[in-house]
Amino acid sequence: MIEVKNLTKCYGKHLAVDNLSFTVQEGQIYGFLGPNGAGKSTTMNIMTGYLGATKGEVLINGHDILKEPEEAKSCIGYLPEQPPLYMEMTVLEYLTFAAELKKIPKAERESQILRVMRLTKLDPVKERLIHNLSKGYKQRVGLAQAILGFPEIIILDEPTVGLDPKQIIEIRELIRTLAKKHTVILSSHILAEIREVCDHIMIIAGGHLVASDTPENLENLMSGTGHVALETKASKEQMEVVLKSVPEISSVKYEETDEHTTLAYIESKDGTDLREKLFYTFADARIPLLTLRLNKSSLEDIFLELTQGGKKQKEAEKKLAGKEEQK
Ligand SMILES: Nc1ncnc2c1ncn2[C@@H]1O[C@H](COP(=O)(O)OP(=O)(O)OP(=O)(O)O)[C@@H](O)[C@H]1O
Repeated sequence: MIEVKNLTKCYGKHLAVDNLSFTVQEGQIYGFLGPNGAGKSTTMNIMTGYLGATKGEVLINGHDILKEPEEAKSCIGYLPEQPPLYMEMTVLEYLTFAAELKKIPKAERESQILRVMRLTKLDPVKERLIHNLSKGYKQRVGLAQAILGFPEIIILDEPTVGLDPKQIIEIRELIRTLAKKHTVILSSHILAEIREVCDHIMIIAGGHLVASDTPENLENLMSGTGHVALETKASKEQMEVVLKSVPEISSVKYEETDEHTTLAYIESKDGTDLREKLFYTFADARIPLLTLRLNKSSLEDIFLELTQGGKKQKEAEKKLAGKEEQK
């Protein structure tokens, strides 16, 4: 289990991570999602002890990453954004070196390296210099060193960046295989990537955690971002009169169509589904409905809204802070 408490990191005057708190439970795949510069790498570097925090603490299975670095680090395998590869070593030499650094007992080294190479499909290139490998293979070498020692927690910073589609699929499969026995945390700025493999998504923007939930719950989280689409043969002015009588509405956008109908996109104040209410209101006004549909926000919409620093981001941060306080 990882506990991150009130983590803050300043680079000079620049606040890269701002009071971040979250918990990572065992046995799941966590996705750290955020636009470029959101603070993902900084947070991962602090969690793995590569970088000191300005404030806050990180506990790995109860061990403080700063005060008990050996105990804490022994639980983690890390693939940083730029894997620390030695280009003049062969794959086998490098993994042997990494196994020594990780203090894997001598008797287990060879068998572990073989297992890891099989998992990451590095067998065919084990005698080649890392320098001469393709980007995809270099990434696999980085992954292999992260997996060596089979630590409980595996942290991967943008593991598929720069890879071709086939390599991306292979790495995803590998992550799923690893997740059967390990807790995996990976970062990406690509939503599809995170949605594809993660059980839990943490959205980070401007150094803040703005949402943390399962993909399904996230889709419901910002229920207020859904809207009702409604279409009638009435004019915009007639529809305005009817809709003014519904106090739960927060905003309406109108669109007049070529078929001489009017479309209204209606948002409610507290995110409730207004379809029934609107059905009866228009029936009372004797205006037949041609369309009445609830358009739920997609994860893409939510991600964009939550990471653009607007009102919705602030609301989500507040909601999340409230949830954390209740725990
Ligand atoms: N060593 C540094 N010195 C100064 N500023 C830094 C340093 N490292 C990162 N930053 C800044 O801190 C912010 C967070 O950077 P970070 O690399 O953690 O973001 P990220 O979410 O991982 O983005 P990316 O996906 O682009 O790597 C950015 O504004 C970045 O420019």
